[in-house]
Amino acid sequence: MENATHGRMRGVTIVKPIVYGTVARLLSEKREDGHTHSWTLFLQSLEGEDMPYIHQVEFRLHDSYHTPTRIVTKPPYQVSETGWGEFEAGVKVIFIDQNERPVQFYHPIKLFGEDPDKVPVIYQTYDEFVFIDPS
Ligand SMILES: O=C(Nc1ccc(C(=O)N2CC(c3nccs3)C2)s1)[C@@H]1CCCN1
Repeated sequence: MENATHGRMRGVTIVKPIVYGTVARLLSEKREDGHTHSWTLFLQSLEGEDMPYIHQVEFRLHDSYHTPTRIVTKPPYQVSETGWGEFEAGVKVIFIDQNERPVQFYHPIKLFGEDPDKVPVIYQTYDEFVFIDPS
């Protein structure tokens, strides 16, 4: 039943903790194309629970990658590639609820850690989706 506020829950704020980032590993063999690492750019909920409120996640890689915009429509929301260097990747999260504007942010593809003994190189950011007066 639609409530009196045109479908929105006035005064309600829903907070969904998330984590996004990269995991990178050195490739075991030298490659003709000069690629030195494999990496995965991911977005997940903090506790690993489902995120049924997401329609799709667009990962925007450096233009030198084939098909630099990777659209993922079901979990796990991640993209895995190989490469030789670090760059900023874009992430655009589009929600099921079309009243919610997409969320866009950037995250470095980080291959090189401070401590060479720490493998894989994990570089992640804790954040949250905040839905105010959700539908
Ligand atoms: O490294 C950097 N930018 C990078 C962009 C893309 C990179 C990469 O790794 N790859 C492109 C992909 C391809 N392979 C074959 C054809 S395209 C493998 S690296 C900057 C430069 C200074 C500091 N960081």
